[in-house]
Amino acid sequence: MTEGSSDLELRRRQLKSQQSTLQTRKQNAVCVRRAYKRYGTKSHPYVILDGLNMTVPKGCIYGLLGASGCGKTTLLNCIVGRKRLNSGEIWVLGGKPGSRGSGVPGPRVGYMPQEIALYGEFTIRETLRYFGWLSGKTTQEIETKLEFLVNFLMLPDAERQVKNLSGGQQRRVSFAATLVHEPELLILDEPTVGVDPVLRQNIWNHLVDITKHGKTTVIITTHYIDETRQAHLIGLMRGGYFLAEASPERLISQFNAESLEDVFLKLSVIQNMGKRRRSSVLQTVTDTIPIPAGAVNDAAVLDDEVGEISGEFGDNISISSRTNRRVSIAPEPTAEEIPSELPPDEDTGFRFRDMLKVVSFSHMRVMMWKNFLWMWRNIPIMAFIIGLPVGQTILFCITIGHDPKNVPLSIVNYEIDYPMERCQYKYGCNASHLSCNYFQYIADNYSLDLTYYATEEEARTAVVKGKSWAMLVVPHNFSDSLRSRIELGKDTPAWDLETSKIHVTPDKSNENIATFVTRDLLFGLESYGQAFLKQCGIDPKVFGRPIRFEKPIYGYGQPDFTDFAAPGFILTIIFFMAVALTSGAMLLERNEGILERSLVNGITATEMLFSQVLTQFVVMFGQTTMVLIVAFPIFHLTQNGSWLLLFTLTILGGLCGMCFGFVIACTCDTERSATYLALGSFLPIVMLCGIIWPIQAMSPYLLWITDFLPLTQATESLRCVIARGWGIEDPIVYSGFLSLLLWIFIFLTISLITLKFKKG
Ligand SMILES: Nc1ncnc2c1ncn2[C@@H]1O[C@H](COP(=O)(O)OP(=O)(O)OP(=O)(O)O)[C@@H](O)[C@H]1O
Repeated sequence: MTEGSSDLELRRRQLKSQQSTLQTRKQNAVCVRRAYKRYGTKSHPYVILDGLNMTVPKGCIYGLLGASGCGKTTLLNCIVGRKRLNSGEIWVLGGKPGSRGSGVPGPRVGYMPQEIALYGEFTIRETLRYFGWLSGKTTQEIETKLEFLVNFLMLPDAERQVKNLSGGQQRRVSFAATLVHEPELLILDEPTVGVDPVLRQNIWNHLVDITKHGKTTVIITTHYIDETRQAHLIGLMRGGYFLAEASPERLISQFNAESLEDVFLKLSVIQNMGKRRRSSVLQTVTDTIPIPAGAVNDAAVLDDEVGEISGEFGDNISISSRTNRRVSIAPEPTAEEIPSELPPDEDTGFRFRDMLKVVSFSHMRVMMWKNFLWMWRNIPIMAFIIGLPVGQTILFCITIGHDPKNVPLSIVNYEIDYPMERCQYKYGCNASHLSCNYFQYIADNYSLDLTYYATEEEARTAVVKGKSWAMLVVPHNFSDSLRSRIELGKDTPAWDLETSKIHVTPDKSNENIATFVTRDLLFGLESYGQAFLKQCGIDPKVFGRPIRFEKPIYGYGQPDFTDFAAPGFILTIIFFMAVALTSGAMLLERNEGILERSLVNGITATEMLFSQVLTQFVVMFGQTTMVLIVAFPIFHLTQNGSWLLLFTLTILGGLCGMCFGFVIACTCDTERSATYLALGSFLPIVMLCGIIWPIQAMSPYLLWITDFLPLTQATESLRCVIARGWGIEDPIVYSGFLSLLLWIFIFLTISLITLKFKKG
């Protein structure tokens, strides 16, 4: 153990709280001790909470005040278990947030975040139903509460969609969504922004009303400092800790101030003067304002050592840690009241088994209802999402893999004088100009567009200028030389051998077109030559290549690039559509704060992921069915195998993409970074997985990576199913299935772990 870490251990032991102290903390609604929270890195920390103590007794309204950016939202997020402290303790309703059985996050807490965090497409009624159902309320209970809330918060008609409401109305709906399930602890982050004074007063009256029986506790932040006069307690936050924590009346009277704003100002002045000049400043301030014992939290004005020293510090409303003068709010428990068992600590351990266990049927049902409702309200988007892969498949089928049409070639034929009117097809063995017969043959049987030129310069210029893909030059006595070559065989004179050749000068800047031109000229010559020999009564085989391709075992005579690319294309399109769909849906929820809100309501990461999987699965099922129908029955791509295997493998590819989408949504904080990651992974996957070029052409070192990627085995497997008709018993086929299943598992695990631990 290093010296630093043993020091830390010692310090932790010294700070370990007593049993009685813990019991006191458990009795409060919220109790925060020595909270330290920073953003940024260890070397460049941006400290937000710095030894903060907070005590919120049950049944009180606690006004959390502080300047913008001082860390109120961060503190609230830590209290509801959505962010984690770097050190310190938080107790909420007797347990630690996030611990098993604490009920926090969960229906015991109602959290209204600063942002609206609602589904714009839902009506007010649907919004309240969603949050009410999540918290276990029945539809009847929700309807009753809805009626009350609509009247009380002066909401418009419950059938209005949230996105069509004004900003202030949306905030009120957000507030209503927090109140609908009557939680024990209400945490409200600026609920009264944009609310008119009358309604603001009503809201405060309501808060007073619901807390008076001691069953509900409210923590509220606001920028209207003076509205918190109705709070039972106020915490004035500045510089990472509380300057004071007391009732508003007491603060005002103790500071001899006119308003709470005044109090805050005076405390800030004291704090600003800092440690060294503290005595003189305090002197100056207290000369004009009498500050009674216990009014100022000394942690705020003293140095850090003092603020951190005691585990007891802050168990009371305001306390001078040096003089130990207390004004106790939370009663100390008697010895009999202290149970031997402590509430559970926050459990940060990860167990996949536990993740899977935490799936509640009712939560899943509500989440699925929400997902489908969102889709229903966004029919144009959904039509686009389902139609896009179909459109792309149609485009693929009509654009990829076909032979180029009407490829222009320039011809200079010295066998015949220019212009070439006489260059016509003449039947028979004695045809004088075989070159004319050959050109006619290829023009009729291949998609070549032949143009005759008088000189080689002109023909070459056409190629140079891009008007033609090759220049063909036929020597003067081509036909005679060719005849001599066929008749004399090995005794053909060298001159005849030379002049029986057509000279081709291609433009090879486009590999595909050059290959097609070469293929058509060679195959055309061979076919024409054999036809000609037949007319001469000679066995056509004389002109054939000494190699014969028999009927293929798999596939057809002509290799087809469309058939080669189709399996990879289908998997890629379904995979990446699922990536876009899932990451988009999840980022939308996350960035608008809806995800956080649902998680605080008790939804688990597993439920959230699985509900997305089930919903998106329906979409993907539709996409896959349509893509396969378009590709095979409509565009007649080769399909010699099992439809079941083809369908299952494609669906698995989509599931895998969906899980990759979860990883993107969980790891990326913004839509932009998610887009970069999704786009950035698209081309590498397309290139490395053998989708546009065979993996057999890759370097053996690259194959190590390629083999492991999600779509490589799957593409090969799908190719074997549809082109060769192989079954699941074949190793190449089942390894495609296994590889996709493995990746689904890997992606899901990464997503679950990230969701669990990425609390900030
Ligand atoms: N995830 C984050 N990463 C880095 N800094 C953050 C993060 N979240 C908040 N901050 C910073 O921490 C500080 C406290 O933010 P917080 O939202 O808690 O303040 P606040 O008191 O609620 O402010 P306001 O009253 O304006 O809502 C701010 O300066 C903010 O920029």
